[in-house]
Amino acid sequence: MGWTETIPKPHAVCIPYPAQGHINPMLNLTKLLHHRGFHVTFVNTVSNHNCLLQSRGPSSLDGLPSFQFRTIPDDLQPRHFQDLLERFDEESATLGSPKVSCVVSDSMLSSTLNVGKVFRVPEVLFWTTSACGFMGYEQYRSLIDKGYTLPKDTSYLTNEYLDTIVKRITGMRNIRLRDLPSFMHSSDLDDRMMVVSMLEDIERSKRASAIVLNTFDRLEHEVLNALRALFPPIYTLGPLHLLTEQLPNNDTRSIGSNLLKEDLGCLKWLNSKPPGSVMYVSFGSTTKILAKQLEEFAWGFANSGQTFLWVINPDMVAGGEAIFPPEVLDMTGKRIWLARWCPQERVLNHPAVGGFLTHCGWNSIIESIAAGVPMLCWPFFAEQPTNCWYSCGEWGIGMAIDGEVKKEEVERQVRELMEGERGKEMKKKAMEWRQMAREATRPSGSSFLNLDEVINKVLLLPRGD
Ligand SMILES: O=c1ccn([C@@H]2O[C@H](COP(=O)(O)OP(=O)(O)O[C@H]3O[C@H](CO)[C@@H](O)[C@H](O)[C@H]3O)[C@@H](O)[C@H]2O)c(=O)[nH]1
Repeated sequence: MGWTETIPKPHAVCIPYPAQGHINPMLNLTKLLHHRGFHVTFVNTVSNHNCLLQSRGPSSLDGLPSFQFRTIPDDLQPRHFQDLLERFDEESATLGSPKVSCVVSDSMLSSTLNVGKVFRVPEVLFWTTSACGFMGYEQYRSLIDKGYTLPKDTSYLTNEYLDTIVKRITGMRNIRLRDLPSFMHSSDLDDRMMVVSMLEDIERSKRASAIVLNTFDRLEHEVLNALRALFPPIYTLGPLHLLTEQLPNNDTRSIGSNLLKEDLGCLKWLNSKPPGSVMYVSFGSTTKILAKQLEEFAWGFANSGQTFLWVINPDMVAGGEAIFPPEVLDMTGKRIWLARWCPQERVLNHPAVGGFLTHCGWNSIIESIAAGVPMLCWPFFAEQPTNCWYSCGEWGIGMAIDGEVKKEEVERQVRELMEGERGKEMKKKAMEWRQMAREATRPSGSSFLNLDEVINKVLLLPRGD
């Protein structure tokens, strides 16, 4: 046996926050590490593990010899994660499997940093937001210091207050309070808890060995430069799915992360539509809309005369099941396809898709950029308003639906995006960004090189025992 064969593989344990928008990019990063020679463990909560088995089949999480799935209980107590890492050390002694050598953890599970410290391994935090969203959260401390205290009740949340321009944030000239991550301007108790939790995550992030983001340098360079002055090394690796797409057609390709079963019929339906003629509509995995909003969107779509692929999952309507107005179905006939869940990246890259109505979750935006699809933006919460502000302003690829959803406005804006002059300009811009996203992920591109760098400079650092 040659000496190289006796050196154990580095072992990366990757733990996403247990929500779809966090699991997807973490799985992509995990596949990339596996391809670069790491033994990898992907950690799901028990519930999500079961959801995946249901949506993707009973053998979907069997993994590969050096790609394993493990679970921790749903309550996410850090001690479960510590127990898991201890078990890896025991297994290393008894079975000869590699000891954990580094951790990649979601920034919303930043308390894992304490566990990484116990095991004396490098730990990278993955902020699954945009860089601008990350910067928005970074501003929370200074906003509080400047007196933007959390409102006691909704009466404080006047338009005048929300339109206040927040000064002196690098890369965010003329940003309004309403465009910053939403938890700060909410009177809801859960949102207040989120503010506290974000303040903690920001502080802890300063202790990480490095931070990775699913974005690329040219898209957010100004904000990235400002963040780089405040945090440990930041590596931009996005769009991550463009990097995984380049992996050889090996066994990891079949490993997927959609918690709901994908409707593949929509792809066949798209095949029957002319290029650029379909608007794709999805509000991500956590958005809850009101029955009234669903109705206004539905009528707006119907009256616009355009064709739609709309993802409506069962629990999307707050306080009840999503019911699509039957009159609209009669009126639109073959012009609309309703899916419970779809393979979004494939949909966005389908030639028939000409526009995307999105809630501005970061994965949706970066996937839309990578596909060159302009957007109608209807941000909902968290850092979605910040993503919307950049998409519509700086990047020139989005149009925002402001205020209450009204069917007349939806109809007008859908037409403008799909057929109007503004839509054409946005499409042109979107195609330019698509090109830059592709350049960033080519072998000489910034994201491709950053992946090498974070591996070599951080993740391969020797364990300290
Ligand atoms: O039918 C669908 C709908 C969505 N997706 C995928 O699901 C993910 C959704 O992610 P995202 O667009 O980011 O939305 P959320 O699920 O709402 O994401 C949460 O996590 C994001 C990353 O931190 C944040 O930007 C958001 O604010 C937060 O709500 C994307 O990868 C989509 O491709 C599908 O595959 N099929």
